[in-house]
Amino acid sequence: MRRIAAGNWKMNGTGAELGEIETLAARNTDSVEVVICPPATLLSRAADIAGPVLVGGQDCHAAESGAHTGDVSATMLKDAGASFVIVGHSERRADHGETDADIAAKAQAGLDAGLNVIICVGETLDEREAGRTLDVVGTQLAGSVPDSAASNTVVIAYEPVWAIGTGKVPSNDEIEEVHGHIRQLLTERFDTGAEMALLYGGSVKPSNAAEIFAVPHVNGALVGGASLKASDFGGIIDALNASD
Ligand SMILES: O=C(CO)COP(=O)(O)O
Repeated sequence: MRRIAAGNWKMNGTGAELGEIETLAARNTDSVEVVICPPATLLSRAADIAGPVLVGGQDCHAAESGAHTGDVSATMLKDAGASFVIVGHSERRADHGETDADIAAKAQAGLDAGLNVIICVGETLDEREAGRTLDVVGTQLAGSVPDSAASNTVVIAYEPVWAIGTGKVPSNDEIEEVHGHIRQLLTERFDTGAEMALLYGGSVKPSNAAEIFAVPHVNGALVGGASLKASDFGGIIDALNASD
């Protein structure tokens, strides 16, 4: 099973922050894949200094090239040195109205470009309180993950929207319930579904990472705020390395 610590810098970071990646590059990443997804403007510089740390994009367009002002294609991310791309983050779904079908097309573009693709799913607070979490996540998974997905190229990130940037984290039982459900759906649909890495994301910190990594079917984390500082992200990487 792959184990992955991925940092999503979101719209944060200029050249002044590249030192954080340089610090991470000096780390022993042992048996886990460490990925930093900086803004697209920093990708090629990040890739140049990242050493064993991998870099990824935060989104891509579904098309390879064309008249799409302001967008970046998966081929361009790959060319800039990326080996991963995140698609379907809840901030993209909310801010840009991305649908499951859009996300599946972006994911396929990432796969076609030879990237590893992290596909995000997760419920809002209203959906959780209405008891719809498993339905919502199941529907997103069915619509956002392309049929060509396999465990060596696709990673699923469960990010409850209400846990992102809030300091609120689901209980271990709640994480286990959703990850177990995702695992079951992936196993039913894909030959390699039992081996697809499942990341938890939402207010992961060095202080709660070990507990989260001990939850069944959690194979790593997608980290926002705490990935901006190499010392915090390093603590999360250490916790993943120390988990079974
Ligand atoms: O959205 C996230 C990662 O993609 C999580 O963000 P935080 O770790 O800041 O809650």
